[in-house]
Amino acid sequence: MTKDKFIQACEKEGIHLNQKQIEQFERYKDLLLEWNQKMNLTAIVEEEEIWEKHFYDSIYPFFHCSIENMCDVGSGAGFPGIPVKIVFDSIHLTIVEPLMKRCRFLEEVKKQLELKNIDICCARAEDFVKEHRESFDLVSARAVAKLSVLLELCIPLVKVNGLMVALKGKNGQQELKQAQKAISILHLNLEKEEVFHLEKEAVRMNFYFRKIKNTPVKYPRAYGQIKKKPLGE
Ligand SMILES: C[S@@+](CC[C@H](N)C(=O)[O-])C[C@H]1O[C@@H](n2cnc3c(N)ncnc32)[C@H](O)[C@@H]1O
Repeated sequence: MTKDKFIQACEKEGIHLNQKQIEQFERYKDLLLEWNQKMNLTAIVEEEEIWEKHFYDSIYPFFHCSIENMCDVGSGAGFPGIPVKIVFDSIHLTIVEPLMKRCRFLEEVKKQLELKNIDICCARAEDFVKEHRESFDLVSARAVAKLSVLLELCIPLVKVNGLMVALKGKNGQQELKQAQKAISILHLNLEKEEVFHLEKEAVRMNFYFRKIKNTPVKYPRAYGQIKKKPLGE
């Protein structure tokens, strides 16, 4: 996907990107490529792939969400959080990423793109939640863990009636099956599932979970336990 196709694809969804936003995306891409030479940020290094597999893939699930207060868990080099923040400038974004080097990169992105209302928290989700339980309208995560594990890490952060958006790939359905008990234990309603194809036919599967009741306080368990015995498996 070229930059122009990216702009057109957003336009088709009713999102008009202004000059400042386009420049922010370009600067972000350049920083990603520059810093990727010194540290492991992404395996995607072709410019057109960045527009498609990082930028478009990140914003697609949020075109029709109304967001005020979002937390992106395991953001890595900023996905999906930073592209969403560039497009929907008025949101408050919190990024939770445990790797210090990646957080340093994200701080530089925040500074150079002049992004306001972003907190970058260098922490694991299961620790961060101790101070931020049920604080966010929307929590997102892409490529962090399989769904049953991911839900236990993320759902305690979501407010009652809030949304968790899990960005998944071709194994999404299999992970969803495996996560059925976790979905029930964590009082979730699968409000929407969405399949879409990127240009090179990569399949994306996004799940939107509505939290209908408070999360039992015993969750999340310690990470070792979550990994060893994923919820409901
Ligand atoms: C494969 S990367 C994906 C990064 C980004 N979301 C993306 O899609 O490009 C997974 C990220 O999740 C982070 N991560 C792993 N376990 C985590 C946890 N328990 N809490 C928060 N982040 C975690 C890792 O540090 C890593 O940056």
